[in-house]
Amino acid sequence: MLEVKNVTVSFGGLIAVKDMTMNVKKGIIHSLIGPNGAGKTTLFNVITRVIQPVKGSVSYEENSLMDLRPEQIIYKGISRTFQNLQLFSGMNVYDNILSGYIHNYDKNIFYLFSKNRSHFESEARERILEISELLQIKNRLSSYPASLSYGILKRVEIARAIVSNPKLLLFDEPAAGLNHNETSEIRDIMRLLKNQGKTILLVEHDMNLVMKISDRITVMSFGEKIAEGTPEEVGNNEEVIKVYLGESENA
Ligand SMILES: Nc1ncnc2c1ncn2[C@@H]1O[C@H](COP(=O)(O)OP(=O)(O)OP(=O)(O)O)[C@@H](O)[C@H]1O
Repeated sequence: MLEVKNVTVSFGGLIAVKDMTMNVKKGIIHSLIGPNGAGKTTLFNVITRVIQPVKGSVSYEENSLMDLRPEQIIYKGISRTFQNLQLFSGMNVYDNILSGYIHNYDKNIFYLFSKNRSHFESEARERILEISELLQIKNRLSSYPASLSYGILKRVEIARAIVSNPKLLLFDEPAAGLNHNETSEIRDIMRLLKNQGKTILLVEHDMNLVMKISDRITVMSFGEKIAEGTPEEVGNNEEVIKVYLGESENA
């Protein structure tokens, strides 16, 4: 479904990602893990078109993504969340989620001003209610981000990412900063989305979550892929164990 081929990224003299190849298959949860500085976020940013690689390509359902700008990937059915929440502080939860929905239409801005506008609004409202019910934030729709806990804000961000009904979801550290219960909630949400047929690429540090939820895991270290397989295969891989033990000894 998503194909990353021989991607290399350098920042000045530093090679952050080196000749990375990975394929994400349809309908699964695929995690990308590795110690700090391994190159995960850089690769994620190549996939989401924020960073241009010096070499290599990314394609989705056999169409190249290389000519797209970050805000255009949604038109291909791909959506993302951010490591540091990027919600609009001046908008309530409803409007924040709506900002993800509008993307479905802004290819044709005249639509918003046409007589179909009321149809758009009722369709959007229905979808936002459906999504907020699913994510249990229906009673927060009129709240502003500043009044909400971090765990709820993460769910609002997921709501905004899925309101446009994308097929591929890219989650950048969704559990970062969450407590145990909030992390379990995020895990349940990801399972729910997978059961609805979504494909998820997850960058995450919480190993417990990754091991429990992933169908497949790719491990990076110093910009390169060092292992790939099921959670069990990766968990038993000697090089992976060495890299993670090294990290905890250095911590
Ligand atoms: N904009 C940038 N300019 C220069 N160097 C960068 C930039 N972004 C990342 N790097 C470097 O590239 C390497 C890979 O960083 P990256 O953030 O992709 O790793 P990561 O695996 O996501 O780490 P973490 O788990 O800590 O988020 C690191 O050495 C980092 O310092």
